[in-house]
Amino acid sequence: MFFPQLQRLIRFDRCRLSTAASVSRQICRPICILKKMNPSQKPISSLSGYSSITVQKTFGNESSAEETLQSFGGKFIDEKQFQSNYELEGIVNVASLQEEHSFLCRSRTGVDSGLRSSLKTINSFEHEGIVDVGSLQEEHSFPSSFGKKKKKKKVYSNYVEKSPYSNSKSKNVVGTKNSNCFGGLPKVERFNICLPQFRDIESQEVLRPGMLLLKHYISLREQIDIVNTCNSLGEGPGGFYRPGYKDGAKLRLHMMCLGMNWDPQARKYDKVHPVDNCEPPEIPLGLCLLVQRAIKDAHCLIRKDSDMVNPEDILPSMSPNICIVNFYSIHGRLGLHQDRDESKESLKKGLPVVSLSIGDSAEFLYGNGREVDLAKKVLLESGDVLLFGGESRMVFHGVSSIVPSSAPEPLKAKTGLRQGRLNLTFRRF
Ligand SMILES: O=C(O)CCC(=O)C(=O)O
Ligand SMILES: [Fe+2]
Repeated sequence: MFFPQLQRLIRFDRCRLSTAASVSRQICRPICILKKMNPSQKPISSLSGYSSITVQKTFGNESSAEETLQSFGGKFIDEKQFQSNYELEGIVNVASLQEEHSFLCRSRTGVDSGLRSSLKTINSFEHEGIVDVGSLQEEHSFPSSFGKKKKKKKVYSNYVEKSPYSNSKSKNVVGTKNSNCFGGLPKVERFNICLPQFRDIESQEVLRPGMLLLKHYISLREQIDIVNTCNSLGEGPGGFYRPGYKDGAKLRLHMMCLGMNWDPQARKYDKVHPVDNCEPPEIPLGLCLLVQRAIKDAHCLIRKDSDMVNPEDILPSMSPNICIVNFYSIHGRLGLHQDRDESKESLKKGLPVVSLSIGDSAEFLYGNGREVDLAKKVLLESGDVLLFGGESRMVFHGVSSIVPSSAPEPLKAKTGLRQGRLNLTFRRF
């Protein structure tokens, strides 16, 4: 799906999508059916699990007419076009979503019934302009309680308390306020049949104004998709290479750029890759959506954390057009630096850098200057998302070390990811 040879197919489908949507709109309300994906296909997060969208005309003879639109989450439609042409004004096959997701949706809030919550979820995605099937499928987005503050620390744990995925910290006790239908019965600690792992979102943290850490934000399935996608792209034109500095020293990582190429020697962005002269691959749409979803969730966190009315003032929204993908072996590292080669406008606005960590954990340093001793340290684990924008946009940061053998076993088992850490930083030029 992200292979260059598929781009043509995807672009072709893009036309069909526009046509189908506009024709359908003239006649009737289209119903979009998200078709389940064949397991051999490897999607990217936002549309993960679905290989195509079908637009059906809903009544009369037209119901036989059907357009199947490939939608692999590659850059086949831009988001605006998707929203404005398509808008999902019909209902996304609620029955099948209900079947597959009602448990997940219900579980998330603990109160919604399946159909209502499926619809609610769809509506809210519609409202947000993001059709994030990955989230529907993947029990991923934070619930409305996300970001509520713990009293003492700036740490956010309500998700853990309310969510059925909160394996280790479940406070769901019979006879408490949490379960009023069993009032009066003796208190029984719930037993969790699953070990605490990826959904244990217990410490969403504001590290400093404009710098936030969303712990364990990316689901395992999404991490797998991202590794597979980066691996496929990394083998092709514009893929991974080991860059060097002007003095001939090599960076202690492998790098690949998406959208635009960043040249560490010249410290500037360019259209082509310095080694193979190829244009870098596009950023897959699914990744852009994931980034935007993370920014929205970071906004929730900011809102809960401070009395500021507008979280945009702390962390502006951003639609990425650059992604730098780094792979660190267990000996990899990156010195303290600022990300300052994006456009003046982007830097002036404080448009954030959004960083995804996958694989082995990293000790990440950040501070106001290059002095390692004065820098603060935070552990970035597989699935974590770090954002820095606004007044923290020019924060110094770097990776002091990689923690060997700390990657989730299932991630390694499913992808064959080498020992080391994959990091993707999204930016707007
Ligand atoms: O690997 C990381 O977490 C940081 C990467 C980074 O700072 C960069 O690519 O500019
Ligand atoms: Fe950086």
